Amino acid sequence: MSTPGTKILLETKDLAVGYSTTQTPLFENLNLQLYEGELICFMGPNGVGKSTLIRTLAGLQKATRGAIRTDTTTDLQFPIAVVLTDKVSTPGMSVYELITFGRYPYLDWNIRLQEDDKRIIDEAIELVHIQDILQKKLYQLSDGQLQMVMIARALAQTTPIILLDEPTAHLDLNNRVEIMRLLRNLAHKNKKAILVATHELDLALQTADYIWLTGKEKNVIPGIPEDLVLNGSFDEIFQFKGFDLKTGKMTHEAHRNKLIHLVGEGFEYLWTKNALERNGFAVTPGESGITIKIELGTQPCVWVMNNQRYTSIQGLLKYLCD
Ligand SMILES: Nc1ncnc2c1ncn2[C@@H]1O[C@H](COP(=O)(O)OP(=O)(O)OP(=O)(O)O)[C@@H](O)[C@H]1O
Repeated sequence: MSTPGTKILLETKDLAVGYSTTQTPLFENLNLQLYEGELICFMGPNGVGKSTLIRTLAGLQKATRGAIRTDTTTDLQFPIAVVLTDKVSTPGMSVYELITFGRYPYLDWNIRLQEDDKRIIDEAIELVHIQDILQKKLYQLSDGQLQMVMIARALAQTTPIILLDEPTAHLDLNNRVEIMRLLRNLAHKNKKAILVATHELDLALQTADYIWLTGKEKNVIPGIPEDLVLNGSFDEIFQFKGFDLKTGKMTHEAHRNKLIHLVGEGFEYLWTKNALERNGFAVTPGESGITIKIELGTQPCVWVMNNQRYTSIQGLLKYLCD
């Protein structure tokens, strides 16, 4: 996370973003900064303009007003790598060829990869674990594999700024966690500024140094994840229904009108409570209601209710729900 005086790699000045076909811009008067060494998650409901802002910051779309300035101390002609959600325009190209494209801005007139370029490409491939699919054509890839390849190409560009639009959308849980961890490490260790538009609330709260939150107000609220949770900004923007962000859990209606006095501890307590609430029971810390005691020490543990012993939550629930 940035400390005062950290270098700004990208800055917007009174930026307005949108489309000429629509009268009102999606964002107005944006004065934002991307600092070196920071992972920023850009979050907001569908259709507010996250992809449009990312494309505008990347220079792929014209700003309707204002300016974008990148750090002028870098002599790179293209200081920004970008990963978008667009379909690939060259499906017949191989994975390896596509990643080598990441080095093209650095090649000399005979467009030949040097040893350094090859090393950087190999490192990018290794970081996203795609060694097994290098010879495949892009049209032969699954959506998740294609996403990893696009991320590898961006890494091979070795730019100080990386902008990614929903890079984990098609990935399985392990790969989602790994990619976010990789981006965080890259930001911190290699002093990059990385902006990720994402709907992955859990991951963003756990990995981002900063979050840019955006709603209907055409502005962006920056803050660290925990402040934005506690000060209600997330609730205000997303208007969560049936989900309590502060506990990180779905809210369930206690429709069975039965109180359970649950006695226990640890993960067994948490998951038993989860199962009971999901099935419409109210779990109370007080001593009223039906008592269920969790006895630890055996594998699996035992749930005791009315002198009956149950060896699974499923068995317990079956009795309670019948
Ligand atoms: N080429 C275009 N011309 C006109 N309007 C567009 C164009 N592309 C997108 N829009 C509109 O701009 C708005 C913002 O779209 P954008 O894709 O940037 O939102 P987003 O926040 O990334 O959404 P999501 O989370 O669903 O990906 C939407 O109302 C969309 O319909």
